[in-house]
Amino acid sequence: MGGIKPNQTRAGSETAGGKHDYQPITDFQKCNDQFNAFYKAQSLFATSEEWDEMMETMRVVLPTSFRITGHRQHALELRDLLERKFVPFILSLEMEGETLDPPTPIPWYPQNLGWQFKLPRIALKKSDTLRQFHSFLVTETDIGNISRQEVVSMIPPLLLDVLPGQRVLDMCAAPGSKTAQLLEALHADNGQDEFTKGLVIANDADLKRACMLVHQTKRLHSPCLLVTNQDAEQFSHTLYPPSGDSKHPTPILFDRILCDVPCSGDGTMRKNLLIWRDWSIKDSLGLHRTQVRIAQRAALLLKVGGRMVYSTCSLNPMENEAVVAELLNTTQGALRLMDMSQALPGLKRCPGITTWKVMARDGTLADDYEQFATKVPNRSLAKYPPSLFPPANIDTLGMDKCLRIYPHLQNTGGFFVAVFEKVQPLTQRDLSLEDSEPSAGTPVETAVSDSASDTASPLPAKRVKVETTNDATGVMASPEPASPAPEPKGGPLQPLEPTASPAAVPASVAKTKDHTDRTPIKDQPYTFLDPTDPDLDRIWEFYGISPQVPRDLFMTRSEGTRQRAMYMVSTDIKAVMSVARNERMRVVNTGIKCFSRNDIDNTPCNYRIHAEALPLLFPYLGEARKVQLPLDDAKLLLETSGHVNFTMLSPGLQDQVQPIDLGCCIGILNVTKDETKEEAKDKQDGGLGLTTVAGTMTLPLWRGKGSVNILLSKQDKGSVYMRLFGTPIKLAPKPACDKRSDKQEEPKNSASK
Ligand SMILES: C[S@@+](CC[C@H](N)C(=O)[O-])C[C@H]1O[C@@H](n2cnc3c(N)ncnc32)[C@H](O)[C@@H]1O
Repeated sequence: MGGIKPNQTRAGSETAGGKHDYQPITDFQKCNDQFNAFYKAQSLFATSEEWDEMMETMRVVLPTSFRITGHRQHALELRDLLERKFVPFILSLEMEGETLDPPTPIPWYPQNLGWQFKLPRIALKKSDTLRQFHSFLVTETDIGNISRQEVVSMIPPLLLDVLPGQRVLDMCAAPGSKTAQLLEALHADNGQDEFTKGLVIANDADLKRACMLVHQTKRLHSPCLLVTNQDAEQFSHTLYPPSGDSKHPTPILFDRILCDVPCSGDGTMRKNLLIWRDWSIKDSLGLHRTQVRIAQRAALLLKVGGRMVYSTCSLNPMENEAVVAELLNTTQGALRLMDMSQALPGLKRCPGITTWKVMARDGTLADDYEQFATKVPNRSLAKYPPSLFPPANIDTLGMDKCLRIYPHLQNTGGFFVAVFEKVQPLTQRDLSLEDSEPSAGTPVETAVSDSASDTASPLPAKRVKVETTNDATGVMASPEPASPAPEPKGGPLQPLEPTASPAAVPASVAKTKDHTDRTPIKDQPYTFLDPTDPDLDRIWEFYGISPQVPRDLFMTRSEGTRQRAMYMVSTDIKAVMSVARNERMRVVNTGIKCFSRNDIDNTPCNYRIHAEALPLLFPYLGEARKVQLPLDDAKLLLETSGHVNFTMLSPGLQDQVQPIDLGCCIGILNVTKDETKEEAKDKQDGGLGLTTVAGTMTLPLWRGKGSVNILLSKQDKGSVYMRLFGTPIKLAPKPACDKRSDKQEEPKNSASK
């Protein structure tokens, strides 16, 4: 069977036998007639030369770009490594008589943490040192310290401008590269208030993709992340904090919301070559309504004074300006587009457009709905909502404030971004919202005709409940008597669809389809531990943990205590998680894995501490379980795939570990500039001499009966090793001591995964 090899992209067609007759995509196939016809009709550029320039750029392979992730010192260390070691080195290289382009920082990305480079793959394999650079990128990417991310996809989170302590919702978050940026911004004050303030809810309707997100964001070690699996169109607008008036609870609204909606993705054609073959106008037509509903839902969930970003990796105005215009018109003044012209200096962008043509599935083009209605058969007209077209008031909506990023402007993919501020509550004048939770306010019933709102809607005329949001915070409050809605400039008011959770929708009310992937979540649900739990007592005593660490923020997913692992969340996450009313939220993952229990009896505390928890907990740990770890010992422990006998350790480390009780301890590795000996030696061995992570690194260790073991996964060991010594790890064979009874008394490294 001839399978498709990784990295080999193929275009194909369905054959009679049902198998794909794959053709390799070659450069001259990078065209699509309908794409050309549609976009040429939009007259996006003043000259045909500029159109040609864009198309030429789209046919060229995208430069590689990445972001150094993490909100801690570590990200800056990696950046320094790039700037001080790799860049000058690559600059000094020649290949076939030509100098190489080194990686360059993206000019508008803060702190030089965004990078791109055009080194050909072959170059990366040609020289030993470039191989090291490649290996550095691969290792750090594997463990999540570097995130491969398209340059343009880095823009929306930057424009969202998340501040420490805020409540943030990422409505369509997977695979999570933007969520990672949001978390980094949330922790930009370097960890202060981590126990208390702020949350990022990262949601995706697709469970598998939500799980990918968990992996992607794991390295950020944030107790403030909650990953959920819901249809964003119906995302709970009634999440409650635990305290307050239980009859009239105040739901949580968000300071920042990102709507990076599902889209046709034609801005990513330089990377996803199959889009050249598969692009069809019907994708954009089909997505428009979902995009509008997700954006409307976000508007509802946003605080007054809050900010939301709508973005797509598509250039299609039906997915961009049409959605923005519909959102502004249906929320009638509650949202305004923000001017971002001064943000991200150096980023080249074009303004949003105010005229565009809509293309029907058969290729018919029209400027407006009336013209369209004369060209398209009546029976199929219902498939095209009027909101696809520029509304009559388009010139008053400030569409020039939207950002269109075309590929040729700075050699990137294509992207669209619009930034909104919520300036007024959404009132019953401008929003018809069904609320399924009567206690969130006393709903007023009003008749809404679907035919007025959405010609394509399959829903019958329905009665929906209307809620007012009439205080300055945008919080749902008791309704005022309804005032007649003024006719918006753009045409009749387009009410929002009913969007309550299926479980709570009254049978009489028709609802939109819920797109949540309902595959059961395999893991047990999280439950909070009782702060007086004896296991917590034992852990606190053993590690000398400061009383400043709140014990009520720990959760477990296991039923008994045997395999117990303990996860820690921020108080804001706890607030959302611990309210019974919020249980319908499908929680995929949250919290930092801090402690897990081993089956080892001869220790006062059989809970080990996890590497991912150390950045958060280390400052609060007592001295009793801390040992200074010399660099040579760290090297030996990293290179050994098992336990290292006491006798093989330096006398200094032996003196520290022998007197302490059996169990987990924390190795403190202080790397100073004096380690230059190691650098010099490394250079002799053909390495770059990268022993430059001056500062402190903390590593979890296990003090066994007669040996010490480092509690890191193989992958993590590789990364630490690379950062310390600049070369891939050379694993030594298991030492003889590994066969001894220590095996039974020490946890396996794999447990740290
Ligand atoms: C453009 S991608 C998001 C990319 C992501 N923001 C990032 O930066 O990694 C769109 C995502 O929306 C999800 N999605 C599609 N329909 C959805 C819906 N109705 N509700 C929530 N998520 C949805 C898809 O599963 C997909 O992961």
